[in-house]
Amino acid sequence: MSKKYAIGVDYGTQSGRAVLVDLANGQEIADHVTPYPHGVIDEELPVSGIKLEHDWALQHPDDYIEVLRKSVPAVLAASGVAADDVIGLGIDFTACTMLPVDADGTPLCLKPEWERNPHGWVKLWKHHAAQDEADRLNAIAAERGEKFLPRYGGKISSEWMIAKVWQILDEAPDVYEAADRFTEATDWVISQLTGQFETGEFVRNSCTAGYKAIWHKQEGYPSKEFFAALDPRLENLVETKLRGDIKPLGTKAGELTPAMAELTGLKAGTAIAVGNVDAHAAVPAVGVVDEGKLVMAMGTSICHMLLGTEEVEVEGMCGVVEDGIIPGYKGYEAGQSAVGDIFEWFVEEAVPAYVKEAAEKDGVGIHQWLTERASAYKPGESGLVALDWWNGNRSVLVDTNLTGVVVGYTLLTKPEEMYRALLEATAYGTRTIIDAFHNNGVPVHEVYACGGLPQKNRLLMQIYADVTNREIKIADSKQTPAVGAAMFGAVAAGSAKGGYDSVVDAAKAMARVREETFKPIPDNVAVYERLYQEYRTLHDYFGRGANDVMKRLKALKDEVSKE
Ligand SMILES: Nc1ncnc2c1ncn2[C@@H]1O[C@H](COP(=O)(O)OP(=O)(O)O)[C@@H](O)[C@H]1O
Ligand SMILES: O=C(CO)[C@@H](O)[C@@H](O)COP(=O)(O)O
Repeated sequence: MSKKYAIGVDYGTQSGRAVLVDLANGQEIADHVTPYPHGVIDEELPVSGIKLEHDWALQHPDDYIEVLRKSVPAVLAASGVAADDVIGLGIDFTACTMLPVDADGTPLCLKPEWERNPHGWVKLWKHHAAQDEADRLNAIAAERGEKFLPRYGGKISSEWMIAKVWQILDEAPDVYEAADRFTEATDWVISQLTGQFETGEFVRNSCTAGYKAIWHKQEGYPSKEFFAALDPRLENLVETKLRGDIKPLGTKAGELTPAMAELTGLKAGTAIAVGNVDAHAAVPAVGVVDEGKLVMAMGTSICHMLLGTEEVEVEGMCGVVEDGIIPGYKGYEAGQSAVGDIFEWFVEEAVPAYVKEAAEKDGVGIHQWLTERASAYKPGESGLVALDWWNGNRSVLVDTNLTGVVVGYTLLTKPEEMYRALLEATAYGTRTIIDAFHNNGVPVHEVYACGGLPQKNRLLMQIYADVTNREIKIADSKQTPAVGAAMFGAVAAGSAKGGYDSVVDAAKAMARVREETFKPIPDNVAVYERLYQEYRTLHDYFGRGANDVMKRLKALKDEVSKE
């Protein structure tokens, strides 16, 4: 048999990237990035220019097809690999990134009658305008003693499917009515690749159904009574607009259609895996297929992934889902809604002109310029401590209405000290999550990191090792989720076609981490322990109701800006 390959397509927040992977050893033969032509739509709608309110974040569904149109042919061409030898394709996506579609699978925003309605568009994972619905959902679920709530750390996030669907119903009942289904973007792209709307079979993946739409392998979705208690119009949501065949990760969703073969340059009939989520796909790609090993997918945000054998309750976790990451295990997820995004905010909005000029003169990026100078400081030397809530708090407080804080500024504070304080704040956020798991029966013995940040910033990784007092292993790939997605593509194809029969087999052959690791430095660990205690005091004071100043300010801002 000739050498066999699979393609993984990773749909991030700003762009999508395809990677062509050698199935014998996981080597990435070629990769290609397609920036989304419309990026993140958070100010006004395309074409109509209709303004969006605060906390909205939308996307254009054709941007996802554009990635297939450009990046898949590009990796085929760059590698010189024949389409015949690409036996499978898998994708991973941000989540919950969801959209309303009609009975033909056409996104409502692509139809002239809905293109001017913001609710017709794709709601990106970081669309935070459904907090009201999330708060009501959590109150009703708690009051009814819903069994599902502990599985989600006690709170359902406004980032997830049901809150987003309910926001559509509340604010645009006509869009709700017109939607034949609400789908995760990952499932929608797979439906387009495999022609599901032509055959009438619509496949949802167990990962997003479980983590984002409150589905449970044994118990299914929440009851009709629960949905009716939210709003009588939602009573039949599950059988109507959430209907679809839920398939576990590692299964085949279908085969590439002739039309999609033409668009991508791949062969019609190529095996296509069920959709997956970015962070979840990354886990087997770093070789993690059993318990005790926490994987951090570090980029715009961080997702923390962990496997266990029992279903236990951990405050603020995003969820525990059977087969949600690796078949046979309970997959735990937690996260921070902004990490790289906070550093980007600082670089774009808060550095003085002299920093930009100096970085330009030195021929380096602003991140690098600040990092080089921040590296010269010892832990504690800046006198600063920050709360990492620039985009709310996902775990463990599950509250998108929390905002950022920096304590300790003086007239002598330098931009590089502020930057370092922000790097450290995100590490304290991660430590809070690790402690929540470790101290509640889901042990964390090893930590792995993948995503863009470990490649970009060594200081950041050393700080994470020091703050968590754990050695950190780094993925030997810039595109770990895409490699994971390719593994699932190889499993969809199966060993008879040159792929694998399980993701565990695929990980044994294909996963890679670097030799070099980041080890905690004892002197730093000791100082960070003291700083972390300060962080926890501020965290609990601002985050657990002692002082709701952040919420009052946000409410005032909304009130004043509506006048
Ligand atoms: N040198 C750097 N140090 C820290 N953060 C950086 C650096 N360069 C870029 N970033 C941040 O990395 C983030 C992008 O991470 P990446 O993993 O590439 O993207 P995504 O999360 O979309 O997959 C951006 O938020 C950006 O601010
Ligand atoms: O929430 C999830 C996964 O559950 C992510 O898709 C979301 O945080 C976005 O991840 P990125 O920061 O774009 O890698």
